[in-house]
Amino acid sequence: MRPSRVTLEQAQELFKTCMPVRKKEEKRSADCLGQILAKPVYAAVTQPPFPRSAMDGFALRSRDICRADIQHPVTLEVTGCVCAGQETEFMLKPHQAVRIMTGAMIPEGADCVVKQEDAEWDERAVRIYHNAKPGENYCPAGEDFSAGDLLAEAGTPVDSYLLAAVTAAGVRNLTVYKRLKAAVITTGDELQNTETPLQPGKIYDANGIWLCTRLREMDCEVVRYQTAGDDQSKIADEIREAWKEADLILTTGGVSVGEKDLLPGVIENLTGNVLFHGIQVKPGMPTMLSVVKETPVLSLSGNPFAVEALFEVLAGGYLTDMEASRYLQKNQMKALKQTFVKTGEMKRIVKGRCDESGVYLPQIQKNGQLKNGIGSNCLVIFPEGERTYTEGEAVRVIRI
Ligand SMILES: Nc1nc2c(c(=O)[nH]1)N[C@H]1C(S)=C(S)[C@@H](COP(=O)(O)OP(=O)(O)OC[C@H]3O[C@@H](n4cnc5c(N)ncnc54)[C@H](O)[C@@H]3O)O[C@H]1N2
Ligand code: MOO
Repeated sequence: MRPSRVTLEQAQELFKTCMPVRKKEEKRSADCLGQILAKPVYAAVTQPPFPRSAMDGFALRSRDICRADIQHPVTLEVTGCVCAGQETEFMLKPHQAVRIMTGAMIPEGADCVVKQEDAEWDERAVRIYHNAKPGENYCPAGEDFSAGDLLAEAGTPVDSYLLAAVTAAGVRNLTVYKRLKAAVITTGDELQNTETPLQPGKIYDANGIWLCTRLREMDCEVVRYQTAGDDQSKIADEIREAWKEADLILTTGGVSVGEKDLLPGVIENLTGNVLFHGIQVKPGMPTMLSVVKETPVLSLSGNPFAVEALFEVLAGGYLTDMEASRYLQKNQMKALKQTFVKTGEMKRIVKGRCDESGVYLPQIQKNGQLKNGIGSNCLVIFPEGERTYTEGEAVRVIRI
């Protein structure tokens, strides 16, 4: 028997419960770009590993030049030169200085570096025209972090900044969540790909490209993308193929009550377990979730905005649970920038554009429209009931 329509919140919970536990993998850090840390990362080495100079100049003892100024320069003996990458065993004695380059190891005994613009020198001696404080241009070992320090918590996305820090910290491998593998099957005899001129009665497949690219933006791997027409056995074959490698199968279209709404029958023939078929929300009311051979199949209704909105609130919500701050669907309250007439009794999701000052919603929003999605950056969820929301009124916004 067909289960009754669930609420949006129930659908979100059911979606999470049927998703497989995220697997972890350990691999070379440079190959983890875009993935989410599954374990915290600790520094293997101290950074910088040695006290180093921040300037090209002279390493010396600050007390030797405490009286130096432009009229009374202090002359020190130059005992050698250290460049970046060299190890130094110099031990600085009073009234000695070492020529030093930026990034080079500061010798024992020196507590500051005077930049060369404040000095005159030859191979043997240096004249210093300014005094310097202890620690000036001196970067102590561990100024950034020490071996054993926590660099990043589990849940942090791996980006170029994290990779720079962990590489400097001598961390070769990271443990990250494996990318979720998803398969996309669009259905409908009206669908055509863009390789050929549009035939009568046909439209181009917008849902397929949207799902594939949004999944990739969410760091999932799209292992398969096919259009199956309105052919029951082809749709079933596609689902069977997708089982082999996908953690999640997404279908679009064919979930309503028409002659060609084939998905419920296909799922039944595959002896799938239907968790819900129908959500008390617009758009996406006929959305169906089933589990076929342990693989969740989220069957989104065909209207492009139904696909977008329900994918965001169901799959996006699931990714939120992985602590991936990047995907956090920050539920915020924002002020409407203009009046919005909310029609229909059911809970309603609309797309909008928000900034610090509030949220703007195009008044005309049909579920089949695509153009008004360009530049949108949020969804607004209106509660049940028909009414006019006035300018300045706070509404629930989900950043996408
Ligand atoms: N008698 C009834 N008719 C309908 C009901 C109902 O309750 N009783 N529900 C309506 C609602 S609400 C929706 S939503 C749609 C959903 O139907 P399906 O999920 O079966 O979707 P389709 O009919 O296959 O497609 C709907 C619409 O979207 C276009 N479409 C489909 N796939 C794509 C694609 N890949 N790219 C771009 N556009 C696509 C399709 O051509 C249709 O125009 O049913 C209502 N009907
Ligand atoms: O639920 Mo349908 O997606 O309203 O248009």
